[in-house]
Amino acid sequence: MDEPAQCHPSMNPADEALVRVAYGSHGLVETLAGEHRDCRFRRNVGRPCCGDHVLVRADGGDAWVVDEILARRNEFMKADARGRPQVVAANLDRVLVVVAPRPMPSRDLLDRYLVAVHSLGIEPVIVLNKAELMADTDIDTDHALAAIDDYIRLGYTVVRTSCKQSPGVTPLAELVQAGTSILVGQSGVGKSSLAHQLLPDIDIQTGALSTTTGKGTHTTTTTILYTLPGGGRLIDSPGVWEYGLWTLDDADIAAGYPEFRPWLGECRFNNCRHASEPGCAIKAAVANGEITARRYAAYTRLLEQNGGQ
Ligand SMILES: Nc1nc2c(ncn2[C@@H]2O[C@H](COP(=O)(O)OP(=O)(O)OP(=O)(O)O)[C@@H](O)[C@H]2O)c(=O)[nH]1
Ligand SMILES: [Zn+2]
Repeated sequence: MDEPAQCHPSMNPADEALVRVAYGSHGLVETLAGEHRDCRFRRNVGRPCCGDHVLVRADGGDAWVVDEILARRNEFMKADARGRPQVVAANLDRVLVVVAPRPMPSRDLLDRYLVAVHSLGIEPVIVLNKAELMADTDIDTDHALAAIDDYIRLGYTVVRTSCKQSPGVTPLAELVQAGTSILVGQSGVGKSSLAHQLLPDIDIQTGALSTTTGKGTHTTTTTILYTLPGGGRLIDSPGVWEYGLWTLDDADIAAGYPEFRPWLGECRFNNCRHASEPGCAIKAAVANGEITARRYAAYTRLLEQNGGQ
């Protein structure tokens, strides 16, 4: 049936859709009926991101436009190429923080991710990829293992994977079957390799997205949402060396340290930042060895970066 070509967009019925790739002024969405559409983002609706639920309408001819972003459950931020914070994904159920024996895990970076995930109200999963390298004598596996053991002791879920050998990715594949998961972590830890293992049809999915825009989709520089065979969704995002906590206040940072929780509220001052204040219950727990000096030092570094002490 012919539609009037210059109909006002608001007169067209809206379809709900999921954003799979977002560029500046346009992106690729999948409607609830499973249709892929390249949509222009109406300037005044804000900036849609990967994982957004949006309303799309016909915009004359074959063109589509996003004219509403539905309320987000949560937002995951990252620095853009110029270091400015930007929302890269929304409506997440799970953050997969990938680490590997090589490149050597940066515990400060891992801590920062874990604090950020806690502030989203969802649980992180630490994925120790390249697990087969743990037997490699060229690598300081003691250091890598000690780092991971710290986090297991703190109660975090750790899943071991390998894209090259047993144990493979089966435990992770089971975990991501429901909801939307995002892969984050240092560059080179194997996020894209994991995405390839979890998504047997990744090239087909990427190809379909590129065909929709008529432009390439650069998997290493673009955040992309894929549909998993088991029903969940997986977002692969380019790696970072640094990760900031742009929107958190000091209390959010302390709350992101699970080992601090028994002592929060026990300090002499209600607004204690657990830095140089007297009567601090957290510092007392560090002195007693109940909180590790390493994690506490990382916490104070985060505070400093977050606005000084
Ligand atoms: N030995 C081993 N190497 C792996 C494994 N997984 C990935 N690699 C290798 O690690 C290197 C980096 O993998 P990528 O998947 O590109 O890493 P990435 O985290 O996506 O990196 P960015 O795109 O820079 O963020 C590649 O050479 C992979 O072949 C693994 O389980 N074991
Ligand atoms: Zn305190």
